[in-house]
Amino acid sequence: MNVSRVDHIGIAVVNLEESLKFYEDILGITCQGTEIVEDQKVKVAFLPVGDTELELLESTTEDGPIAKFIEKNGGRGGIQHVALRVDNIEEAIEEIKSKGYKMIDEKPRYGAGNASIAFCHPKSTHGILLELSERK
Ligand SMILES: C[C@@H](C(=O)O)C(=O)SCCNC(=O)CCNC(=O)[C@H](O)C(C)(C)COP(=O)(O)OP(=O)(O)OC[C@H]1O[C@@H](n2cnc3c(N)ncnc32)[C@H](O)[C@@H]1OP(=O)(O)O
Ligand SMILES: [Co+2]
Repeated sequence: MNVSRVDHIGIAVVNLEESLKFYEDILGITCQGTEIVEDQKVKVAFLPVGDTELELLESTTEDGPIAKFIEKNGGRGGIQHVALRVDNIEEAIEEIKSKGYKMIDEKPRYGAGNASIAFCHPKSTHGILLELSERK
């Protein structure tokens, strides 16, 4: 499995527009657009920071993973996951499973920006929600 970089840091936010204002102000950049990823029940915005990105995530439903994260975090947002860039998501999933670690996703799923993604279970990562992301 070849991990080339931190693809993004996933930050759960209660209100995307509000949070965007802060990050655009301090980073001095303008977000290039948002995307709704139905499968994950999120609306996301990416903000480039050096060779990685901040991914701001707002829940589109009451029961999605981001809504749950915020609920469990006392109604506040926070760092919800870290994503690593891999060159082959299928190989990465197979390698992790073959080593006996737990994947949330055993098959790649659609990720923002047309990435192929899969999440490793926090049980296996000792407490971090780790996303693997292959970009075309
Ligand atoms: C758009 C896309 C993209 O980049 O392209 C995205 O990022 S989508 C980003 C949003 N989508 C996702 O996060 C999809 C993957 N996430 C999930 O399937 C879920 O959030 C789980 C990670 C399974 C957690 O679900 P849920 O909270 O319902 O289960 P649970 O309460 O039983 O939690 C299971 C264990 O994981 C821990 N846990 C839960 N969320 C966690 C997080 N964000 N970071 C670290 N640990 C976490 C809990 O404390 C618990 O550990 P203990 O039992 O020790 O207390
Ligand atoms: Co992500």
